[in-house]
Amino acid sequence: MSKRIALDHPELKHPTTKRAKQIDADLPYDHLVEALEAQSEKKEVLKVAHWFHEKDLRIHDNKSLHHGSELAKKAKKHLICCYVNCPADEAWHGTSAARVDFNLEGLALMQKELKELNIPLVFLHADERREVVPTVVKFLKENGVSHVFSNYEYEIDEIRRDIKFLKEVGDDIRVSMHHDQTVVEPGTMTTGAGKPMKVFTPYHRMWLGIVKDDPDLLNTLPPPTKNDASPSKELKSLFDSPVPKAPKDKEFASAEDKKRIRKLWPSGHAAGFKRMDSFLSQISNYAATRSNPAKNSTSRMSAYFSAGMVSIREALSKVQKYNDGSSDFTESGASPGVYSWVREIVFRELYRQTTLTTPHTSMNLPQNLKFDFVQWEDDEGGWEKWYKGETGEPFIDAGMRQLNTEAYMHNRLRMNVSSYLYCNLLIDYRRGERYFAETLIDWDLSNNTQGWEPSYTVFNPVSQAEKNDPNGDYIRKWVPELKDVKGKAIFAPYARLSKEEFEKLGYPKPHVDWKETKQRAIERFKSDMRDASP
Ligand SMILES: Cc1cc2nc3c(=O)[nH]c(=O)nc-3n(C[C@H](O)[C@H](O)[C@H](O)COP(=O)(O)OP(=O)(O)OC[C@H]3O[C@@H](n4cnc5c(N)ncnc54)[C@H](O)[C@@H]3O)c2cc1C
Repeated sequence: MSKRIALDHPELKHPTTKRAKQIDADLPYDHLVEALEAQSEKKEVLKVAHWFHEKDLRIHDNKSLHHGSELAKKAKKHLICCYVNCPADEAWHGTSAARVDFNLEGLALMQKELKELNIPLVFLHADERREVVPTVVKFLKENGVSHVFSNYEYEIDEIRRDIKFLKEVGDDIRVSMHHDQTVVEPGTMTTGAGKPMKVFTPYHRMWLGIVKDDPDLLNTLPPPTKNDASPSKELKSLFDSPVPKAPKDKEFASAEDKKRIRKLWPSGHAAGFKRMDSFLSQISNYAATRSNPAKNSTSRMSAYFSAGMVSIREALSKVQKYNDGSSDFTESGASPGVYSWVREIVFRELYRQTTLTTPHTSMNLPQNLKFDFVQWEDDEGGWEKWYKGETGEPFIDAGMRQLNTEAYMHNRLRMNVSSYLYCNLLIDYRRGERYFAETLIDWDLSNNTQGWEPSYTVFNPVSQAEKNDPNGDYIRKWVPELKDVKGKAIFAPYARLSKEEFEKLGYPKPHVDWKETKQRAIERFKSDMRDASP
């Protein structure tokens, strides 16, 4: 049904729902595991490599890097590292300029840290996505690597890339992969009927039980062991690999943008750790204030987790220390702040399990495939107002302006602006999902696609603002046209001020009537999905 969308927005192309179901029924991940298990033993270790991806950009507590290092140490061989810079991959995913810069800065820091350990980090280049695998294979073979390690990525393209990688290295190189992104391995939490769990509440309950009973899941691993001094000579050229530059289309729009974003989001493991420590000093306020965007009391760790600059085990082992050394993060075992923060981490864990076990969710299709049958509106005016933060709904506009300025948006706003786009404007939710990818510093396919999963819940931006931003401080900060509006008029100035008062503000009137469009959305969803058979 989405032909019109596919034509207008090629980046939103997706397979048919029938094809999606076939893919779900024959998990690419299972094929990857089979291919890994089918490898022949390779006893002789020549050189060991770790292949970094965009989600494990740290040398501390990096599972695959650690295991690679252990093998190299045992065999008294050298460890080398590589990373493939592929601008076409960033263009495909729509990665934001802020995120590209964050990653590149992080890679530069890692290269220095690794050099101190006599371990080279080599930047390879692939113009096209299909060149990534041959580029790495060529590099490994040319450098006499016998064993290569990398961490799993759970998105379908990345799983397919790794299957292709295994095929291309053949028997020449032994590949080992590790689960690094989560505390509990994705895919392993199943229902009584043996199916992967998809519903949050039972998943959360079971996850808390597993971690309480097995605190070792939070153990962290040390950085790799230093190579002996000889690789500096033998592999001299590998140490001179220049850090890639951002492609032209991923540069910041201005020097001012770059300065602001780098100040807000200093890259690297040390900066992430510092942020986590400072968050812990105020975690006791988290439960009470996390939904109030003006309080800014959430951790802002998402960018560090998405790029893997801080591991989730590192963060949770800090929380565990704070929790008197206990990994009991249940409501009765932890303070309200710790309980609620860990609960958010569990959403992140579930979403990785969903990406792995429902691969169509990383192919521009909703988890509930019926939503692909909804006929969306072409409201270009509404779209432009939405992304610029000029819809005339103060809470929505504040959220979008925060996003455009900080490359970040508070979770409460993400919920509201997404609902407003696909319910009140009836614009295909995938356009918003893509806009988030193109703008956020913390873009993460699993969290973003699950966050954008359409539903019948239509958020009311006025009551949401009244409840979560009761003094209107967040709105005043981001929508300066309204900074002098007093009382409850701040939440709905067009409806609550006189015509003259409103006109003086220089603020747009609402693009749509919320009540009418709520009704329109519910009717549209019902009628378009009634007979849908994905
Ligand atoms: C429409 C929509 C799109 C989103 N897109 C992204 C995205 O691209 N990247 C991203 O990391 N998060 C995304 N989220 C989830 C959430 O909004 C952010 O993780 C959170 O706002 C980050 O701020 P924080 O680090 O201060 O969070 P905290 O409140 O401090 O939470 C701690 C960590 O838990 C995880 N987390 C928190 N809330 C959620 C959630 N709802 N779902 C999954 N994990 C969560 C994050 O890793 C976060 O850093 C999205 C949510 C929605 C509704």
